[in-house]
Amino acid sequence: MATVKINSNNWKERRVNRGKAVSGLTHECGVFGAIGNKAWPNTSEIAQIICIGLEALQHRGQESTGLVTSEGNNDFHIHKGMGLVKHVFNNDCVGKLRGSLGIGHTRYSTSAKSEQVNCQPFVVHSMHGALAVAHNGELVNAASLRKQVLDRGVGLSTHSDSELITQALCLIPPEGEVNGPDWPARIRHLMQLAPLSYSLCIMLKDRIYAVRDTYGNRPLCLGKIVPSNPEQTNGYIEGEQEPEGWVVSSESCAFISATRYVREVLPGEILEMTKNGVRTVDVVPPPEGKPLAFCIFEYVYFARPNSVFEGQEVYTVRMHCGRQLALEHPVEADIVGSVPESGNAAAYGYSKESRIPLGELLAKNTYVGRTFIQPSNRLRQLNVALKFSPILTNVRGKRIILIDDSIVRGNTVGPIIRLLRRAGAKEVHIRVASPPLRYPCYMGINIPTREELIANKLKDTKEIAKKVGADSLEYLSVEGLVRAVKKEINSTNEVDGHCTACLTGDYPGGIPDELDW
Ligand SMILES: O=P(O)(O)OC[C@H]1O[C@H](OP(=O)(O)OP(=O)(O)O)[C@H](O)[C@@H]1O
Ligand SMILES: NC(=O)CC[C@H](N)C(=O)O
Ligand code: SF4
Ligand SMILES: [Mg+2]
Repeated sequence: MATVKINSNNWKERRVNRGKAVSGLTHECGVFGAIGNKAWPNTSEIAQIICIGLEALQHRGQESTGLVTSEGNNDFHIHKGMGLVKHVFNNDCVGKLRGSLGIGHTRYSTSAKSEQVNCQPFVVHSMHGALAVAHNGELVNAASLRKQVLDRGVGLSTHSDSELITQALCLIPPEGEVNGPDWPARIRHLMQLAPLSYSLCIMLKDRIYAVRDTYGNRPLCLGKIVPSNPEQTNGYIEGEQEPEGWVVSSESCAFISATRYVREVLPGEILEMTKNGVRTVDVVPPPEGKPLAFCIFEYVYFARPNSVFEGQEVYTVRMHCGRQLALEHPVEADIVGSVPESGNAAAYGYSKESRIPLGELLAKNTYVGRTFIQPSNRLRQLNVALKFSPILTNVRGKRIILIDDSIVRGNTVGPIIRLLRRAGAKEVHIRVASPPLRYPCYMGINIPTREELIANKLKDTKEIAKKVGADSLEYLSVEGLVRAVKKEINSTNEVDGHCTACLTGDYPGGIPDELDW
């Protein structure tokens, strides 16, 4: 198992500036792009389609959001702000975002503070017109790339790695350009300069490039805008009709209403979307034959259960994780239940495999938003009590198996066990549908510091069980998780491969020298 090198202070400083949370892994970002077909100006309500997409991607980032549209010229329309999509956009401002193409973003900060100046998409004016970029991910070599870009005489206005990408795209590629800007060559150049990690929507006045890093670390998929027909029951024409346009999104759960899923953008693919359709410009392989490294935590926790990756629905994978967990760690009990909501599918799988009945143990108050930083343990526990209430019918006098998708700091599971015991539970056995989190993520996910991760502080599961007050506590193995992920994989990629670095310390592309934790 690789050990994480302690190096410069660079990363520590960057982590201080990230968004903070009291439980869980804070999410990544969401990107969404849309372009109308054929006749422009397009009547397909591009800004509205992007807004709907961004709301469906809200779980990936709640700090800020933004949308940029183009009417086919370089005067982009821009609206960005701090907060949720529904707060930042209203009918009035969406109406003003005219255009036949556009890109949008929901942000959870990983590099540079959660402030208005760092809201995405970033827009710059290059020698060849305006350029907007929406980015999900985090550049592992941001510090050295920043230096390279600054060395070329380019000024940067923020500390954001996403602005850095935008500026790096303005660099003329080493082979030069013959007839004006060669955007695919610039994108390939960026891919050489920055190996990990990104899914990008890059918008020019008349086209969008959708790009995934060569490891396929962050997700991205393609969809189409279906023709509308008010006479049809659902208002849209289904079937083989020519689409009215194309959309690209971090997750397929955002293809609702007028849009439908088509396929995944491949790792390393540069997809060009214009009014004439969609074409693959290139598929760049990972460096030195390195394996693909799609973030396995998209399956465990980040993505919505109805999103599709590698040809399979996330819900199915979570269910298989639960089944596998039951095989690896059986225990006698009266009822299986979940910590809603990411634990739901795994609890269903555990119940199916173990044949122990499934029941709801906790009612979740959906009106309690994110758990904000609380200064004391007492207040953190209060937060959990506000979020979850035990369902007495299923809890009182029962031996319970409680499934959660992950334990990060242990701030959720401990107080829940206390709630269940107070409600009369006889035994509480915790089963976690992913392996212990022990290492940091440098690819767009905010993993707490070493000291905060409970599986790092306490190496033995018995100690963790004692600490959180469980009768027993067991985790899914890394092999078990990978098996569950690969069970029904139906990928269009010839090979698949997953990043498990936060579980194993085995980083795609190795541990960059600039890192510290
Ligand atoms: O050990 P901790 O630091 O407390 O974090 C772990 C918890 O955080 C997440 O839930 P969250 O409430 O964020 O989201 P969910 O509703 O999707 O499960 C995760 O599903 C665990 O329940
Ligand atoms: N979570 C993300 O994907 C963040 C994207 C980018 N690194 C930012 O901080 O804005
Ligand atoms: S380190 Fe973990 S969270 Fe980060 S990309 Fe890899 S699997 Fe995902
Ligand atoms: Mg949870």
